[in-house]
Amino acid sequence: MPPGILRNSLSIGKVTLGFPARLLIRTKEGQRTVPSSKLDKGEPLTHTALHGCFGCGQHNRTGLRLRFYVDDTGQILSTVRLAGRFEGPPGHAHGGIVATLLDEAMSKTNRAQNIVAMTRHMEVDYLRPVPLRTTLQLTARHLSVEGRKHHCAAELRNAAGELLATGKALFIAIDPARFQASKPSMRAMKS
Ligand SMILES: CCCCCCCC/C=C\CCCCCCCC(=O)SCCNC(=O)CCNC(=O)[C@H](O)C(C)(C)COP(=O)(O)OP(=O)(O)OC[C@H]1O[C@@H](n2cnc3c(N)ncnc32)[C@H](O)[C@@H]1OP(=O)(O)O
Repeated sequence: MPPGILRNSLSIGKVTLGFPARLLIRTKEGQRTVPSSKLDKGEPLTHTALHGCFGCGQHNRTGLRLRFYVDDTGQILSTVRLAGRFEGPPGHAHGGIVATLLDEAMSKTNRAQNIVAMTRHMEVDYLRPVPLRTTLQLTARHLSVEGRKHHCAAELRNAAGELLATGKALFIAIDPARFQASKPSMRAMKS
């Protein structure tokens, strides 16, 4: 870790997740550190096949349109501000949306390694209600791999660094070509 990167961290088992005060980010010019508040100045992880994704698809106008970044340790980071339409309890996020945030961040730990994998099993601990319309910090880390099985963990915190929700998941690596071939045709989807 380069000097000057501070971690606001918590341990889950053997793994430490945290949102650093400064981040090493990828830019078009190379790599540099920026304050976490300037995360959007970096080059987000892209996935050209997932423009329509509810979580990260930048073309999905009703989705979350999350942008993810990778720090120097391979940790996935994102800042999120949830709109009012994602409400569950008054003023707070719906639990399904919280699960989506954690799932999406964990999936990007695979993406960062060019692994195409789907969520097979996931668990969520909802520790505190998640407020809408305020900046949240989302982090995820790849924990281990065994054959096609990838284990990942994620955390959601408020801007003060307080832990609101955690997730763990099992992803199974798939063959993207076979997945594409098995997609229902547009004709079938319209009928
Ligand atoms: C670079 C180019 C890119 C192009 C990309 C184009 C295509 C992109 C496609 C996809 C991108 C994904 C982007 C992520 C999006 C965010 C995450 C989501 O929202 S994903 C959506 C929600 N998830 C699903 O809809 C999955 C539905 N489930 C399935 O399709 C299957 O179940 C699948 C593929 C996940 C696995 O099925 P099996 O038949 O291949 O595998 P089996 O044999 O059942 O399990 C594999 C291993 O896992 C163990 N396993 C299964 N469940 C377990 C559990 N609960 N605990 C422990 N082990 C378990 C099994 O025992 C087996 O182990 P042993 O290999 O024999 O050692």
